[in-house]
Formats: sequence, structure tokens, C-alpha cells
Amino acid sequence: MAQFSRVSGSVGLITLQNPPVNALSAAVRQGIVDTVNKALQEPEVKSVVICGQNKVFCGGADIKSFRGVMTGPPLIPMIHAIEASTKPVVAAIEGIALGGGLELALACHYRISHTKARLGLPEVTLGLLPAAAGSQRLPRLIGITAALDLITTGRHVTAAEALQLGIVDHVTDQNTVDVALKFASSVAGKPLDARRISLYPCPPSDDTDALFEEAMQRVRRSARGAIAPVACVQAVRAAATLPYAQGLEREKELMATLFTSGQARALQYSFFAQRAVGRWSMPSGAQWDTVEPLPVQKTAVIGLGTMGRGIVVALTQAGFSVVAVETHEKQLTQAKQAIEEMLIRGAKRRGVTPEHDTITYSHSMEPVANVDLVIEAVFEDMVLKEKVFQQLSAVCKPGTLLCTNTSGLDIDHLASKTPNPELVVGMHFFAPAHVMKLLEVVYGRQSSPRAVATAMQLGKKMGKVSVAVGNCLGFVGNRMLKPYMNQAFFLLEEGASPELVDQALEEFGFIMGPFRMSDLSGIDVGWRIRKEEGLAVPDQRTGQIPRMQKGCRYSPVGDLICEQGRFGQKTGQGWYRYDKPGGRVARPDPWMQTFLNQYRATHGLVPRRIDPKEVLERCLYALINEGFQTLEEGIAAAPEDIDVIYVFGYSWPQHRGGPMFYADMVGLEKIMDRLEHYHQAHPDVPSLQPCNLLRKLVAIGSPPIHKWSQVMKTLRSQL
Ligand SMILES: CC/C=C/CC(=O)SCCNC(=O)CCNC(=O)[C@H](O)C(C)(C)COP(=O)(O)OP(=O)(O)OC[C@H]1O[C@@H](n2cnc3c(N)ncnc32)[C@H](O)[C@@H]1OP(=O)(O)O
Repeated sequence: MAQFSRVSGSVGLITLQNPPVNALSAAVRQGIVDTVNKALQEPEVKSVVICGQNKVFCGGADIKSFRGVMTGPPLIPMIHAIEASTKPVVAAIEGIALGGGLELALACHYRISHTKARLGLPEVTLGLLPAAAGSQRLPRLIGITAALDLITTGRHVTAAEALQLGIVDHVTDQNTVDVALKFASSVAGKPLDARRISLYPCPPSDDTDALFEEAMQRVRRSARGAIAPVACVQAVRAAATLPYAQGLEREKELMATLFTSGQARALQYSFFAQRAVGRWSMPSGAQWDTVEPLPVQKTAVIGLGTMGRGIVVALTQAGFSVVAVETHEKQLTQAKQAIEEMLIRGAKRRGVTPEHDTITYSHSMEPVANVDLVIEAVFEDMVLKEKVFQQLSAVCKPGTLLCTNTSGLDIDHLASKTPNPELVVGMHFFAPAHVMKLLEVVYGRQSSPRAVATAMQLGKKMGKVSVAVGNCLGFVGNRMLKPYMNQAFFLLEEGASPELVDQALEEFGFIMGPFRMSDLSGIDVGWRIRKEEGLAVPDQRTGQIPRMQKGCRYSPVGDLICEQGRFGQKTGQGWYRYDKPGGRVARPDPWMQTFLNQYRATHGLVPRRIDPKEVLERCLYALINEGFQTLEEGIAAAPEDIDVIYVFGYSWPQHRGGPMFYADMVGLEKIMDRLEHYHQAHPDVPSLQPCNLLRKLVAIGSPPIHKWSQVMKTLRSQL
């Protein structure tokens, strides 16, 4: 809806009304058309202000409506009618002007913004482009380079930057609508042609071809196969090279392709999935809207290795006071310096003053006594963690929440070492913890709903996308990674090279394939865990690590690589070779080829040609199958939880939605058939056997992803 009122006799005020973000639903668009007509027809009205209810201008098109048939007046004619108005129209921007919201403002003759407003064209993040003339107007207003930046990244700008770029005419910290009304009154009757952006020529650049060539290359490099950023460059190019009307036609054409693409569907699903994970629930029925989090102001981080340092930075940047504990004096000094540097760099990037006075460094636990919440981030070793939890239990005030940053150890076991297991939860951060957006909040059998609510809220305040998951080995993310990595190892045994496997998965859209990723994070990390699990241990009789363990196929290739001291980038050699220890550029290593040939010969494995399709199917479908298993067990509450974890923690390409969304797109029946096919070929790999939930979903006709929860409920109630 949009409401019309007349202010001071001669200014028509149009207020968009569609909480919470005044999205341009069919009713709002109809309201704008009607109220603009009214303003134009009423002779007393000499100028017009458009604003949004509740100090929010407009969050753009109603994304929910993209799923159905579009009804109501179309956006473009509405926007053109505003620009063509003979009475000046002023946009009073408070809160946000995003997507169609900013395009609406660009059709107005003047834009006045509150200092705290944020503006942007984020359509690209939804797999679209600004197709209500935004791709044609913005370059005409602010130039090609700046428009390309905003449109291809979708980033939001502050009012100050918008003023500097020329997107808005004036910024105020007063009541924006009052300022706009006064201004509208002052420009009544003034000529408007110079204010109609569609009439502007696109500002020329020195070498338009080179500029677009460079932009296209940059975008293709970072897009990982996403098509919207490429279409955005093409649309801006149309603005720079074609008359406005033809540019609009091109914009429409490009949008038509994007709108119906699976990528747009995936990205829009991902938008809502990110919000859905905030509405967490536990098997007990406790959930986000019924549980009050505990108040947290003072925090502590125990252990200042890479993870601990990142967590201290993230907590400090979120405004918490932090006691940073490291028992080794030398490590404490190094950590302090590294943390200060990270804070300075972060503050510089955000244009604020670094906040280090809120950190207390200590080599003892004493200052932790009065904190509200502790995050333990010591080495991934259960005995060490148990010891730390016992110390914390002795020193902390009653009611302190004890969180562990383990990437997969048993939360229940750790909780059992404290007198208050209900106050123990896992907070699994991803490295680097001050950068990566994902946080898995892991509840154990005894974790109280308040403890979970508190960790979830803390994550939100730290700017993380937090997902509540149940306790099991590896939780959701690392648990699903295991069958994926196993398949990658098996493929090496059967004839693939690390390059072939990585390339297939990187072409799919992962930033790095499993081997380049493992070189980056350190191959020895998994080796240590496998040794602790009793897997990477030579048989006393043969002296070799068995290739069958507990009745299942096991590949020791990663263990054998580690035995050679090849730990990845840090040692300059891993699955690839690097020019020096710590080097970043991975090059295929002839040594690896020889090693794999010898390994296959030793075990009587005849190498065969493996194509990228098999790599994708085996690695991804095994991972997806494990995802279904976590849903079946209730470790993950919903497919959105898994998808958010994979997009934000494991570089799953966002334009493919996440593993479970991808499974829905591929078709559950196909996934099940291919898994069965591979399981027949590899009966000693149980993770290739389709799990119950997948079978059940296929049996009832493969319902779409939003209906899976219902089946999961039925399945659990039958157990
Ligand atoms: C014809 C095609 C034309 C396309 C042009 C477009 O305009 S495409 C849409 C462009 N707009 C956007 O991409 C904005 C998307 N929204 C956001 O980035 C953020 O929601 C926000 C506006 C910055 C607000 O963030 P905040 O953290 O304050 O709140 P939430 O994100 O939790 O949002 C609150 C609820 O509002 C829902 N919502 C937000 N934007 C839209 C939208 N454009 N359409 C529909 N619904 C929207 C959001 O889903 C939240 O509701 P939940 O029920 O909690 O999910």
C-alpha cells in the first residue's frame, strides 16, 4: 500500500506501507501508481515527496513474489511515470534504499538521505540485475566505473559515500521527511529536464572497450560460474554504448534470461535460508522465539592460536570486552601483536578507530573469574580441553556459559567434566574466525535452551550466520565432508590425479578442490585425527596401514603423504608442490604421479580413466547422502541449515544454493540411482548407500525441498 497526504497545502506526501522493509509488492506498486496520479491531478499539489513508513524507505522488489506469477502494475512504467512527472518528486531516504527501492529513488528528481541510510543495487546477489532501469540510470548518474562496482558486487554504500558518488543530493541527520518536504516546496515550479537521469548522456571514459574487457575478466574470475555478475557488466555496457531506450531493451533481455535461471532460484532460496536458520529449534521443542538469551558483556577466549586470535578480534569488533588467555608467555606476546595488527587493519578497512582497550591479556585463568561467557579455543585434543574445562569450572562465577571451539569433538563428553553441563555448548568457528561468516552452535544432550539462545545471539552480534546443530562426530559440516574427502582419496587410488579432482570441483564452483584446500589447511590435521581414531595406524603384521577398516574401504594415501613430511603449503609440498614453505601457488608435482603409480602397483590397483562427471557425482552425492542422514537423525533440523553451513563455511557456490538445494534441483531420484550405481561398484563404501530419508522422499514422489520437513517429522515419529 501507499498512503497519500497533503502537507503545508502544496506538497503531496506519498508513504510506502509494507512492513518490515516496504518491499514493492503488487499492492505497494498499485499504491504508488494511484498516489502519483492523484498528486499529478490535484492542482493544489505543486511538488511531491516519496518516503517509507517506519523510517525505512524501501527494500526493493518483494523477493517472495518472484516465486509466483507477477501481478499488479509493472515496475518500469511506474518508474518512468515518476521521472516524467511535471511536478518535482523528491525521495526522502531513511533506513535503506535497495534494489527496486533505489531504482524508484533514481526516478525521482531529487534524493535526500538520512546520514544513517544505506543504499545499493544488490540484485546480483539474488541472481538478477537492476532491471527497473537501474543498470541504465546509475552509470549515467555516477559514471561507468563506480556503477560497475556497485552493480556487479551489490554492495551497500553509506549515505556519505552515496553523496560523494553523486547518488544523493543532500544528506541530513535531521528528520529526513521534514527536510525533504521543505526542499520539495522550494523547488516547486522549477524546470525538471536537468533532473531526469534518463536524459543524461553516459559520462565518457578514456577507453570504453578496455574498461569493459577488464571488468568482464575481473567478474568472471570471481563469479565461480555465476551468470548474474556477467549479465550486469553487459547491461552497464549497454548503458555506456546505446541510447537509453535501446539500453533498456538490452536490460530487459538480460533480465529475462536471469530471472528464469536456476541460479536466481538458488540465490533467492539462499537469501531466505540465511534468515530461516535464525529461527532455530531443538529436538526438545525449545526454539528461538520462546527462549530468552542470557545477558553477555564480558567474555574470555582461552588459547590464542590462529582460531583464538580470530575469535578475540571478532568479539572485540562486536563491542565485547575480552579476557584473552594464553599460558605460554612467548605465544601470548606474539598473539597480542597479531591481534593488535588485525584490529588496526580491520578498523582501517571499516573507517573506524581500532578498539583494543577492551582486551585484557593474561597467562593465567584468574581474570576469567567474572566473565559471562568463555570460548575455549585450545588445541584440538580432548584431554587438553577436559583439563581447561575443569579449570574453568573452578574459576568462573556461577552461571558462566562455557563454549568450546572444537571442530568435531564430543560436546557431551566435555560437558560431563563440568558441574553444570547445561551451560556447555559448542561454538564451531571457521578459520579465519574474524572473517568467515559461519558459526555452528552445537547443543549437547544437556545443553539448556538458554545456553543455545545465548550462543546464537552472540554469533549474530558478531556478524555471523549462526546455525544450531546437534552433537555428533564432526557436527554437520565436517561430518558431511568426510565421505566427500573419502571419495576424493578413492578416486586417486582408482586413477585420478589431485589436479583432475580439484579441477572438476572448482569448475562446479568451489573456491578450491579438496586437495588444494587440504594443502592450505594442512594435510596433517586430518592425519592426526585419523591416528587418534586408530585409522592411520600400520598393521603390526604387514607394517602397512590396512585398506579395509571395520569392514569398510579405507584409503591411506593421505597418511602416507604425511609420513613423507608433506603437510601442504606450510612445508612447501603436499598434494602439490610450492616454490617454498608457505608458498601459495600450487603446481602439479611429478613426485605425486610417481607416488600414486607405485601405490597402485603395490596394491594391485589398475588405474582407469576417470571423467569429471564421475568426480562430481561421487564426491557430491556422497556428501549429499550424509546430509540426508543428518536430517534423518535430527542433527540438522532442516535442509536450509545444511545449505547455509556449506555456502558460508565450505565455499559451496551460492548460486547452486547448497548441497540439499542442489539435490532438489538435480532430482532426488537421480541422486539415489547414481548412489546405488556407485554403491554396487563399491559395496565396501557404506556412505554410497542411499539413506532412509532419501529413499523415503523418492518413494513418495520426490517432493520439493520446502516439503521435506513434513516427511522428516513423519519419519522421526515412526522411529
Ligand atoms: C522485477 C524484479 C526486480 C528486482 C529488483 C529488486 O528490488 S530485487 C530486491 C532487492 N532488495 C534486496 O536485495 C534487499 C534484500 N533485503 C536485505 O538485504 C535485508 O533484508 C535488509 C533490507 C538490509 C534488512 O536487513 P535486516 O537484517 O534488518 O533484516 P532481515 O534481513 O532479517 O529482513 C527482515 C525481514 O524482511 C524480509 N525482507 C527483506 N527484504 C525483503 C524483500 N526485498 N522482499 C521480501 N522480503 C524481504 C526478510 O526476509 C525478513 O523476513 P523473514 O520473515 O524474517 O525472512
